[in-house]
Amino acid sequence: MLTIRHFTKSYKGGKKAVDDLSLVVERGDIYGFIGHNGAGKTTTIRAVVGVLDFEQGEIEIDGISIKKDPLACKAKLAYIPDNPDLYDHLTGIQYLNFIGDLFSVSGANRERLIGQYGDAFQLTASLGDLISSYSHGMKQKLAIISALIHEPKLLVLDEPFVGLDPKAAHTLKTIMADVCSRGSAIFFSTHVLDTAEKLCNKIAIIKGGRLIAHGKTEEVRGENSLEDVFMELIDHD
Ligand SMILES: Nc1ncnc2c1ncn2[C@@H]1O[C@H](COP(=O)(O)OP(=O)(O)OP(=O)(O)O)[C@@H](O)[C@H]1O
Repeated sequence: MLTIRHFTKSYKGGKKAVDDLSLVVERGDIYGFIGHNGAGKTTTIRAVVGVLDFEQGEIEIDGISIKKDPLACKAKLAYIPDNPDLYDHLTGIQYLNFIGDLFSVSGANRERLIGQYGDAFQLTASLGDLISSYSHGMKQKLAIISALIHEPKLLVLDEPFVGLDPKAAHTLKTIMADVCSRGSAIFFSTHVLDTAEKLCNKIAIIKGGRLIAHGKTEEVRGENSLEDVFMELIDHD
């Protein structure tokens, strides 16, 4: 579903933010991407979703190159940045309909999915209100619902749990497991190691722009907790 080969990115005048990163996310994977602040997670994610150009390597979504055919790739994926920038002058439901139109979601599917996810995140009653009146967590929930209503094959999330209350975080974890059990794939960054360990079937750890461990969660973690492995690798590798 997502193949990254030898991805390398430098910003102007800087050293390599990500250096020769390769990994594969398959159908049904919940793939956690962890690393210290400044490790290169957002850089990788932004390149994967086609909003950041890069000089070396190849990224494919469902076999299609993000460089050669970004529009075809974007039709297959949904991306929620760490700080989603929504249209404040729209109401929640107007925004969801705007996204629904963009991705040609049928009326019946739109109604069903907005109802299902709106209720799950307890946002239904606020969908008629202006986004400018939403709290940070409500905006985050709306962004998540907007990503889910077009049933993407690949969901890419940058720090999705930040700003969510415990109930909403639990709802999101349940939904992530559910969409992957139905054949989609999720690639997401997080600093919440406990959640990553419980939720993800695969984990990648990035340090200073280089991938230092990746694979099945139980293999990356071995006999230890993910937190122990992470600390060990970050401190000594
Ligand atoms: N627009 C930019 N211009 C120059 N350097 C940048 C830019 N964006 C990121 N960097 C640098 O690239 C490196 C990787 O940053 P990135 O945002 O990908 O890290 P991250 O793993 O997402 O960090 P965090 O956990 O803090 O969000 C850092 O050294 C950062 O300073």
